[in-house]
Amino acid sequence: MLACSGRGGDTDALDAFSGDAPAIVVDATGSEAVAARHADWLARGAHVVTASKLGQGASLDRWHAIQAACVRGNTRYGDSATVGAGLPLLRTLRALRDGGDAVLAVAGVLSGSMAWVFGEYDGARAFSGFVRRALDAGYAEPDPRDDLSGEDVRRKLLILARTAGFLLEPNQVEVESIVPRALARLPPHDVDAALSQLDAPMRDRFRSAYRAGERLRHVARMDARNGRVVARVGLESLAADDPLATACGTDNRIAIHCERYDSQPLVIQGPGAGAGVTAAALLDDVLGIAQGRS
Ligand SMILES: NC(=O)C1=CN([C@@H]2O[C@H](COP(=O)(O)OP(=O)(O)OC[C@H]3O[C@@H](n4cnc5c(N)ncnc54)[C@H](OP(=O)(O)O)[C@@H]3O)[C@@H](O)[C@H]2O)C=CC1
Ligand SMILES: N[C@@H](CC=O)C(=O)O
Repeated sequence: MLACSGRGGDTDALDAFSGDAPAIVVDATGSEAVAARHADWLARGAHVVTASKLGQGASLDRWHAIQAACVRGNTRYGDSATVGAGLPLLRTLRALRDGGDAVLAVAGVLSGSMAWVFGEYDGARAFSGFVRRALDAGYAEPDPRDDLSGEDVRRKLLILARTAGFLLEPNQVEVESIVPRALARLPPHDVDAALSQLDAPMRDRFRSAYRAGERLRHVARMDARNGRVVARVGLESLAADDPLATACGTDNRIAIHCERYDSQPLVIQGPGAGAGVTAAALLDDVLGIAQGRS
């Protein structure tokens, strides 16, 4: 049985799930109510394949519950789509650790929508117009404030860090939001009409970066090299030739520093948002589970 979540799907069928036949639940929503059920489904014998970061990227308690439920239910959790929209990031971290390596730091652009917006934004046209285009293209979260506030990348960095062995709580990631307070307070249906609140502050930041010969990029960093873990997400003004400033489109670009690759990190780059790559990642995880791939 394959149960797909979505309003037209059949999530409630999982309440009646008997465990007699193998099931794979695919969560392609951004719904907290659906993510809250992942551990229960796993414990009851249904595999879960998810694009939602609200499972493993939420509280540490939920992370532990999902890991424990996989053991209890002898089930698997397909999470390839959650970070990098299917780029081989999580599987690389797991392979490095399985081979005895230790991850020391990760740094990079983890938001496809913010990569696209800041790659295209020219300081002349309205910033809000680029956010709307990222929404229309399917790169942004259903509520674009999740991207602009850094919350979506906080979740991705938590998933990366936890997969790398650093069991961080959400409040251990320092996040800089670029959402003005008045915009942050609005109900979701009022957000689109108020996106222009971003325009003046972003134009000012763009201009001061540009005058310094720099580029604005949305960056995530986690570093455990100095005895404690420091994790941060936010807008950075980078030299124009900085490797994190030169990727284009929706590209995510992540440098992994580990014992094997420290001064010259392992770099993974590629499209990090969009329906095509995300659907391919979900399908790959479903097939991997169905075929018993490790
Ligand atoms: N867009 C991308 O590039 C990527 C997205 N993701 C993740 O994928 C998920 C979906 O993102 P995206 O496709 O962009 O968002 P969309 O808003 O386009 O799609 C979300 C879908 O989920 C449905 N849905 C929402 N809540 C529920 C619920 N409680 N029960 C059943 N169905 C529900 C929505 O239905 P309705 O329309 O009726 O509200 C809609 O069909 C998010 O978790 C996102 O973080 C991950 C990687 C990349
Ligand atoms: N909104 C996200 C989509 C993928 O997770 C992003 O911009 O990267």
